[in-house]
Amino acid sequence: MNNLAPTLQQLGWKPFFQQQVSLEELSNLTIGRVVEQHRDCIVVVSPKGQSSLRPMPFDKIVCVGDWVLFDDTLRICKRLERQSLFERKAPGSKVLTQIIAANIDTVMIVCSLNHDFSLNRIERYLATAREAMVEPVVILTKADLCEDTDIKRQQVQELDPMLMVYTINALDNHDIKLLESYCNSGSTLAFLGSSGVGKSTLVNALVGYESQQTGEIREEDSKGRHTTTHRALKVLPQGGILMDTPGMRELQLSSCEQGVNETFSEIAEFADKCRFSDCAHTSEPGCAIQQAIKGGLLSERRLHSYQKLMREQALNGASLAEKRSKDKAFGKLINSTQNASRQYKKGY
Ligand SMILES: Nc1nc2c(ncn2[C@@H]2O[C@H](COP(=O)(O)OP(=O)(O)OP(=O)(O)O)[C@@H](O)[C@H]2O)c(=O)[nH]1
Ligand SMILES: [Zn+2]
Repeated sequence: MNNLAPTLQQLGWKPFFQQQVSLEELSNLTIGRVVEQHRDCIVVVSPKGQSSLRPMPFDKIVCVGDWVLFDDTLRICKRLERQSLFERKAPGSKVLTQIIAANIDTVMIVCSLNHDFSLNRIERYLATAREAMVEPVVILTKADLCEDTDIKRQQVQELDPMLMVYTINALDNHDIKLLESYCNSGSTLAFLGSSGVGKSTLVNALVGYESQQTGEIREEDSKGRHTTTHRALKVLPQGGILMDTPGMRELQLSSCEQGVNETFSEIAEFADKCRFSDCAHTSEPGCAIQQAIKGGLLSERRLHSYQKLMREQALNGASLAEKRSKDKAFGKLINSTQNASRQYKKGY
């Protein structure tokens, strides 16, 4: 790839985005993808190279991975609707969410097969991925240090028969090749997983030393030399795009009932068959969930994991809503955002 002028396809452009752009916009504006976000500028890469754009008013906030249209004065005119979005609770706040990364196609949920192995944690990540509308793939690392790799792999597969699950030694290049099909040109991927499970090892293996010198988007400095800078968005040698934003690593569940329900879809199906519609699935007569547990169709661990995640997300969601309705400052923020938006539309 020519790093100075990648094509839109190489940057991950898809029909979903194309549909949102009019012919007029296509001829007057430039399409770019956000690769970095700072307080005073937003860095995008487009087929014209790299540009620093002015930040936008509140209501059109952008994050890494977003697609934007900008004009010759480096003003963002439009942010395209996202295909997927990862959010998290803002640090130090129980109630505000922060947008982390947009338009990721595949998220690699990394968990090691040693003491870190936890089905509950994998379920939590699966729910987060589904809420973000991103396809999850599970990578179980440190297979070389594990005696019962196949049993653990099977346990993960049982969470979802359609899930792709890989057991690998992240230090073995042969194993890394298993993941290459996710790194094709135009696809955007990201890693999720707790500390020490092997995410950096995987990233380094996929990016490769050689390509770290050449694969990142380069820019020309004032002396005409190419300089390589760290980007949240890295281009892999196979053409894929790796979204390596630090915030991804501390993702937490916030208001993601849908993601949890999708991850535990069989529980909702059993619950539909309970005699009482408000069944708490404990000791009610005619409880289909308790029956499924007795019949070996559902594990108690899974029911408890589901209930725990539902409680957690309900708590986050409720406190968010409560906070918003009570907080006068939030009302003021909305007013000032609307004012800013009106001014923006007037062209100030
Ligand atoms: N034996 C073995 N060691 C591994 C494997 N994957 C990673 N490691 C080692 O585990 C340690 C932690 O790996 P990292 O890649 O730094 O883990 P990380 O997920 O990036 O951790 P953070 O940077 O804290 O988020 C390193 O010493 C790796 O060499 C594996 O599959 N097998
Ligand atoms: Zn029930």
